[in-house]
Amino acid sequence: MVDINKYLESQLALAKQRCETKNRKDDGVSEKSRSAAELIGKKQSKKLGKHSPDPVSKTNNRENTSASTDKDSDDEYLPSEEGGDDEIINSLPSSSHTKPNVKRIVDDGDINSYNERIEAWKKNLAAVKAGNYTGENMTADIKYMLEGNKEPEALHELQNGLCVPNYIWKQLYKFQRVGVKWLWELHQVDSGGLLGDEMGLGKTIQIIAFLAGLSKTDSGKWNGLGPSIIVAPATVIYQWVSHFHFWCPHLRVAVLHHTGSHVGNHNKLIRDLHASHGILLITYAGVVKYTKDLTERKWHYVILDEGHKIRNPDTQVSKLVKKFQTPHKILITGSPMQNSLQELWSLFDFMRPGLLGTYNAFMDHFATPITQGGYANATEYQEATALEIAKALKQLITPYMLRRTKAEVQEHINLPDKNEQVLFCAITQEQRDLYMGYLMSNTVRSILDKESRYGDPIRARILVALSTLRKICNHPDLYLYEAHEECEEIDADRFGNYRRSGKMLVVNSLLKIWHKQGHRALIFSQSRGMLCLLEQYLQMQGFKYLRMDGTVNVGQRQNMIKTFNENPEYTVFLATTRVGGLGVNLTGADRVIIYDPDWNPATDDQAKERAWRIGQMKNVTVYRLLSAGTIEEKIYQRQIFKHFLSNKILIDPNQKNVLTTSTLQGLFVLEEPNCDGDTETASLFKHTKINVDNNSKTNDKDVTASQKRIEAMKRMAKEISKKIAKDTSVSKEDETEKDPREEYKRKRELLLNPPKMEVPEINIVNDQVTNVGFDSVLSEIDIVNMHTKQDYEENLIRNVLNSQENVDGDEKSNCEENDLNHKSEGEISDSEEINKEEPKKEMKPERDKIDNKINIVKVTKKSRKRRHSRESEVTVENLVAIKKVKKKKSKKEKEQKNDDDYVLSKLFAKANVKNALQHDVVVGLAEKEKRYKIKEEAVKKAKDAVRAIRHSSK
Ligand SMILES: Nc1ncnc2c1ncn2[C@@H]1O[C@H](COP(=O)(O)OP(=O)(O)OP(=O)(O)O)[C@@H](O)[C@H]1O
Repeated sequence: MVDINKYLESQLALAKQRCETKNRKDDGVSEKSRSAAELIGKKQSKKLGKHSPDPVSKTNNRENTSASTDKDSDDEYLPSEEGGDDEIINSLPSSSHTKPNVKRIVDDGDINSYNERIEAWKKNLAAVKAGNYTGENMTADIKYMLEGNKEPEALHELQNGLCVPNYIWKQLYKFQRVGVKWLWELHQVDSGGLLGDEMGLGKTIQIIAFLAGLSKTDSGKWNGLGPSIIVAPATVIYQWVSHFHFWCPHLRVAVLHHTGSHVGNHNKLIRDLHASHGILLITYAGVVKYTKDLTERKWHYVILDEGHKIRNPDTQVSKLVKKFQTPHKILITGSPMQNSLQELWSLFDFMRPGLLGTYNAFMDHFATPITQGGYANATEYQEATALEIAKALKQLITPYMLRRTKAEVQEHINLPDKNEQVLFCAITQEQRDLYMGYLMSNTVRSILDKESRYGDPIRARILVALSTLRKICNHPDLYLYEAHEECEEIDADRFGNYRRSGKMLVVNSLLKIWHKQGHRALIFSQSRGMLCLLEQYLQMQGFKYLRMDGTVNVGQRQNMIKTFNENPEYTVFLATTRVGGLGVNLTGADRVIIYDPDWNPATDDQAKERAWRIGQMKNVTVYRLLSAGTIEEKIYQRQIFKHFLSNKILIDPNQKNVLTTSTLQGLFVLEEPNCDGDTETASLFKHTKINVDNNSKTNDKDVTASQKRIEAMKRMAKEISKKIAKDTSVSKEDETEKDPREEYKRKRELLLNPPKMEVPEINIVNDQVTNVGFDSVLSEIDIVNMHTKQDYEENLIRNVLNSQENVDGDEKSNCEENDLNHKSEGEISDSEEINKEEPKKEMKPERDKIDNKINIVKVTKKSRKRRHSRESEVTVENLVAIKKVKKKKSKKEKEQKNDDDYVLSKLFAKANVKNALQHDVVVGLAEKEKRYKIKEEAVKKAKDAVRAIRHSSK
């Protein structure tokens, strides 16, 4: 007899199977995509089983070994602590014609070549004096003399005796002189410090000027400058050599690396250099390799360039650099804190050990309370405590950290403008097919399956899967190549074709327009594989380019950079973000493309700053490319989130392995644009969106960036005001009957103390993913804006609140917008006057960002009256108005706006760009500080915390 239960169960199983097969067939994914996904899934499983179970630990291990062989292209897409910028020996050669035939920079490792250099320099000095200098091997002192100055040997003496050569001192910017003085002050109290000026402000020059000063100051234990070590990423090692040779030719500077000029035993070089009080340049990997020989000697100065490389206190290199026995440790970085306060602790533990107590004490008494106070759902007490502790921390570190931003020193350096935009590029049909195919593969299913047979943690699988998705976003062949390498012949004609990648289509349009406009570009990608495809594209299109990645010999990198900067025939410089994006000067380019985003925003920020720095003469435009709806959007949101929460939300070590399935599901989707045609991120940050009207091709010059920005700001203000309106139960009719003063008080109260919005707890997983719902970012920004009473957003909110009360319907408000946008110059200068009467210092930097376009003006009663009498249709009732300031723009500024607007309109029309956001505005909003009430208890807690860490370091 048939067991009915068993029969039913088997039928049920069959039905389920049929249903699954049917669903799979109906999902619109092609057979090719499905089989590629399965094949790749199998390969990845095999790889994961065979090697380390966790590719992140593999990535971190890279730092623990000396010379890395970074061959696995998967690694390039994974979050990483270390730049991995050392050269890759025996790897793929890049195509030969990209390598310029340039002379190498020779360091002073070989004593004979050092002596020859010194002799040549002295001859040149004599030749300048005699008037027959040929112009070869220019140095700063020669330049100084050629400018009509005499006695380059003369010294400028600082207080307490540091003697900096006059020819250097006079060529320093004012803020750089402050930097040198600060270094001298630290020196006198036997302390280390962190020079944290923004990228491109000349930290190298400040250090060299200071060391040159020490070398001319005959005092102290070493009778001037003692033997010193500078640790730097491989790519910038020779940049240091060339800067030293230019600014301070008398010092001996040797590179301890296999590309250096010394021959023989490394220990001999260390010994010789130590004896001659020279400067030893070495990579981070080199410190690990030669630790014993380096740390057994006493050094005068130990300087870490791009010192954020030791931000993880647990890595081997972080531990080793702390072994150097000298109080004079300087850390240089333009990104002192990238993710958390833990990083700050690690940096200070190197150059000022004990200042922040032990790690545990610091985490308990500083990091944790600040973290807690940073959560959006923190209590008032937690917020106040966080503020007080943050203040105490700032006070502790301020004497030992010097940081100036470009905005702060702009009046000295006069940098040209920078315009930075995020372009959301539509993926191609093929990419969509592959993306969906992979999302539906067993690999992704097993990750999302709560009861996965692979068990927990599944972090390694997640990271591999995410990097696979990123490959598809970059180009289908980066993904297909892996699947097809064994079983199919590659179609050489089709391979890497730019038309098969949405972002490459955009690159194609950008490069062609820029070529016509005479711009030169830097293109950064995370992966060497992608660089190969871009290189192939450049070759086919006939662009002259240079390419720099880990395969390029360290000794050649500086020359390659020099060639690009000096030879305008090269229109594109291709580089991996980790090799070409750190420390180098690429001011020959004025356009930058960040082809794919890094999990860590600081990596992308570093890359884009290669062009926008001292020495740049043209306006710079940066485009960050994101594949719309894909993992890349999530990465960008994560970047913004980090920017936003930088000082408040920190990594909680206990939550490192927390990855909720809901987070994962959010990552493994392909979002479709919403009904407005916006991508997810564009709708989150709507207010920063740049609208380019496709119909405006003929008159795109008329649609100025300033109008667009004003509209964007107004949209944002409206959105925020809607939120506020939702939270108040008072109807409009009721409002009009109320006493206007009461009404103003109520609104003000609402703005300053908005109703709490629930924001989920934040889990940050080791620089990779977070389970916070990103829609909460917007509400968080709103809260910040509402708290920030002196901010322009508040003014905007007020304006909109007021105008909404007084203007019925969109039509009328449109009239108002138009009206506000088309004020006459006379009225604008009125407003400016009023503005001058009530300067708001804190607003300045923010305002500067949007200054060319919008000015917010507090309108006094008197001026309001005047306005009413002149322009009766202006219905702004009280307090604020928005003005477009028709500030006279320089010709250059106008040209850039027109150029960029033109490029954008072309991209929207032709090249599959879905949305564009103004990156600065997104980050600017995100970086706004909350204002807290100071509470007595919080102050006490902060004092206790300081006492606790002092006690801990004893
Ligand atoms: N006083 C100066 N006179 C002439 N050139 C200068 C001066 N200061 C800086 N520069 C130039 O500015 C550029 C940037 O300097 P530098 O590389 O030292 O910046 P940085 O702050 O170390 O940047 P990063 O953080 O990106 O490494 C270099 O080309 C340098 O030569």
